[in-house]
This record gives sequence, structure tokens and C-alpha cells, in this order.
Amino acid sequence: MAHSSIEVSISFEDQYEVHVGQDIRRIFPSFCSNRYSREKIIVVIDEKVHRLHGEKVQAVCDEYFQDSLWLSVPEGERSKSLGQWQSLIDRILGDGVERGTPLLAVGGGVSGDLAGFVAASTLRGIPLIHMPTTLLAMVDSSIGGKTGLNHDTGKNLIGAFYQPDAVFADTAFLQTLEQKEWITGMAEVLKYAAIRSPELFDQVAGLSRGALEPGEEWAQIISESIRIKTDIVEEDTLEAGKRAFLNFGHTFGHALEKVAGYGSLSHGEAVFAGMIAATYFSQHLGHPVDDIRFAPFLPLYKQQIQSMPTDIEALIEAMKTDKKVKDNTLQLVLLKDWGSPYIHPCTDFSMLREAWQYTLAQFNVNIIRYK
Ligand SMILES: NC(=O)c1ccc[n+]([C@@H]2O[C@H](COP(=O)([O-])OP(=O)(O)OC[C@H]3O[C@@H](n4cnc5c(N)ncnc54)[C@H](O)[C@@H]3O)[C@@H](O)[C@H]2O)c1
Ligand SMILES: O=C(O)C(=O)C[C@@H](O)[C@H](O)[C@H](O)COP(=O)(O)O
Ligand SMILES: [Zn+2]
Repeated sequence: MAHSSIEVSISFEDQYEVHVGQDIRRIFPSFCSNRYSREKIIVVIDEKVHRLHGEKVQAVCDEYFQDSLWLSVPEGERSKSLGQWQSLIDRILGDGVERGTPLLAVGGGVSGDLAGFVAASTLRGIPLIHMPTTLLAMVDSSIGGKTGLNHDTGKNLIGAFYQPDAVFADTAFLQTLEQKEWITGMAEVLKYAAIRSPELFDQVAGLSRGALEPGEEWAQIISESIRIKTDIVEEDTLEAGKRAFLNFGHTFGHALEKVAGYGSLSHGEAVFAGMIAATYFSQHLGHPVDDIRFAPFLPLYKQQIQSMPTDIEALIEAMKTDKKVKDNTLQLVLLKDWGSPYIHPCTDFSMLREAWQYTLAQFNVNIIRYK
């Protein structure tokens, strides 16, 4: 794959580059030599990625840094917790850290969101670099500075906006990604299709019929997705307006993740179901969108979903912890048309129940509580 570097300009002072391509990690040492002292780097890494790719990451760290503190994070959504945050902070402060010591976050969205918040909160902020290793983390979570932990009351309720100094999305890591993780990451690509670039639906549908593995066509989709995300976060870094469109399907999806129990459903599975619900809602408000667009992908998600919550009232309660809630009113991201998202203050709970009922039925779930 050809290498590319996409600049993210958060403001005049705050700019960073997302470097994407096969073996792009190799430029990491020269990037560091222009920015940081060579004394030490902190590496926060997903433990499975450590086993699979630790040597590659170690090699590029050792090329510049004299010392490294390696901290492995157990794989899975449950690691986005205050407990994991505390144990990383204890190790980092115990080992000794200065304001200029960089932290490299290696892994998927879980270790990235956790490590990002650790970097944001250590000494009020130490330099952060993302090295995403899942499709989802490359196209979405490593870009734009959202960091976060889950809480029993809701998803990502603890966190900060904290931008990295750079992102190194090395597609070589994707060689070992399991199919179910491709499917998870694909949901965020389909989100970009829905809110910005409907032609991506057909492009991804074509690829998802075959094996999901890195290649030139996926590389192009990854770069396009990164461009869409950077465009949006550049215009609205702190989610005062249009950044909320990146939350399409998420008010529903986060409720599914919480009610199922964090980690029972992957983020991408939940967002996929959430996008069906949001599309149904949009259509029933008279907008010319139809969830038939998601139909080619449904079997992939149906196959991997093990358990889907069935209690619609619990799901609606969970939606109320969404961070976009304003004046006690849910703010749903809906579609006026494909590629045209907008915010809809939702007061119609019977339509919400209907949207959930329709969506759960797509996954053959027996609903147990429905007013
Ligand atoms: N900050 C943001 O803007 C943002 C955006 C989207 C999603 N998220 C968050 O991201 C998380 C989901 O991220 P995810 O889907 O990457 O999950 P994840 O980090 O749990 O990774 C998924 C699985 O893939 C494994 N893995 C990672 N890299 C691998 C590789 N190269 N080869 C083989 N296995 C590998 C991990 O060990 C894990 O088991 C959720 O918590 C979600 O809320 C955040
Ligand atoms: O970057 C954003 O903004 C997003 O909303 C991207 C989402 O895919 C991501 O899941 C994000 O973490 C959700 O944000 P939240 O603010 O609803 O927790
Ligand atoms: Zn998401």
C-alpha cells in the first residue's frame, strides 16, 4: 500500500499527522528524534497485540529511546475502567515520569481510549502518540482526541478531549486481525457512508463478500475514512455542533453495550444495530432513507452477535445517559437523506420503542418487555 499522511489541524497551534500505510511504523523513530528526549518512552499496549506484534513495536522504540516502560492492558472492553486507569497511573508514577515523557498507545480502541485518558491525566498531560492496530482504531478511535472510560451508569462517561502528537496507522498490523474485528471496524466505515459518503456502501459491500483482509482496496477505504473523520473533527473538535454526527447510531448502540454488559457485544456490532434503529426512526419521520442499505451486511453482524439485550425499557433508560442529552431531551442523530445527518430532539418515546422493536426483530431477538 502507498503511504499517505493526512494532516489534522485542530487549530493554528495544534496540528498533527495521521500516517497510514504498510510498515509506516518505521518512520516512528525519526518522528520521535525531532520531538522528544531519548531518555524514556511509556508503551501502553493491548496484551494480545503485545504477544502478536510486541517485537515490531519494541524494535522501533529501541531505535531511538534508551529505555521503555511497557504496560500491558488485558484485551476487551472491560479494560476501559477506573481500575485499569488507576493501575496504569500507579505504575507510571512509580517508575518516574516527566512532563515531556511520551506515551505510545498500541492496540485497538479499548487500549487507545484508556491510554489516551492516562496520558491526559498524568501530570495534567504528557505527550501521546497512537499506533492503532485494529480497523476500528485506524479509521476512527485514534483520530480526534476522544479518550474515555466506561462507568456502570453509561458508556464513555469518564474522559477528556486530548489530541495525540501523531498517529501511525500501520496496515501491517491488520494481517492478524480476526474476521469478527474486521466486521466490528466495518460498522464505523458504514457510519461514514451513511453520514457523508453513500458510495462507500457499495464499495464496502463488494469487499465484505470476500475475505476481510488487508489489501489495496481496503487501504483506500481506510484512507477515505480517515479523511472523513479528520474533516469533521477539524471543524468541530469539542463537539459543539457537527462532530455529533459521528455519533450516528451511537445513542442506541451505547445503550445496547451497557445493557448487554460491557464486552458482551462489540462496539461495532452495537453501532451497526443502532444505525438500523436511527435509520428506521428517520424513515418514519418522512425522510427518504431505508435500512435496505444495511441489508447486505446484516448476516455478518447477525452471525457474530451472541446476545442482544431484549428489554426495550431498559434500553431506553440507558439512552438517557448519553452525553448529548440536553435539557433532559435525547438528541438523536438522524438522516434527512443519505449523507445528510441532523440532530433531532426526541420526545416521541412510542416511535423510539417502535425503532427498537423493529431493530431487535432484525436480529431475531425475543423482546421481553415492551409497553
Ligand atoms: N475515541 C474514539 O473516538 C472512539 C471511536 C470509536 C470507538 N471507540 C472505542 O473503541 C473501542 C472498540 O475498539 P476496537 O474495536 O478496536 O476494540 P479492541 O481494542 O477491544 O480490539 C478488539 C480485539 O482485537 C484485538 N486486536 C487488536 N489489534 C489486533 C491485531 N492487529 N491483530 C489481532 N488482534 C488484534 C484486541 O486484543 C481485542 O481482542 C470501544 O470501546 C469504543 O467505544 C472510541
Ligand atoms: O469521534 C467522535 O466524535 C465519535 O463520536 C466517534 C465514535 O465512533 C466513538 O464511538 C466515540 O467514542 C463515541 O463518543 P461518545 O462521545 O458518544 O462517547
Ligand atoms: Zn463509535
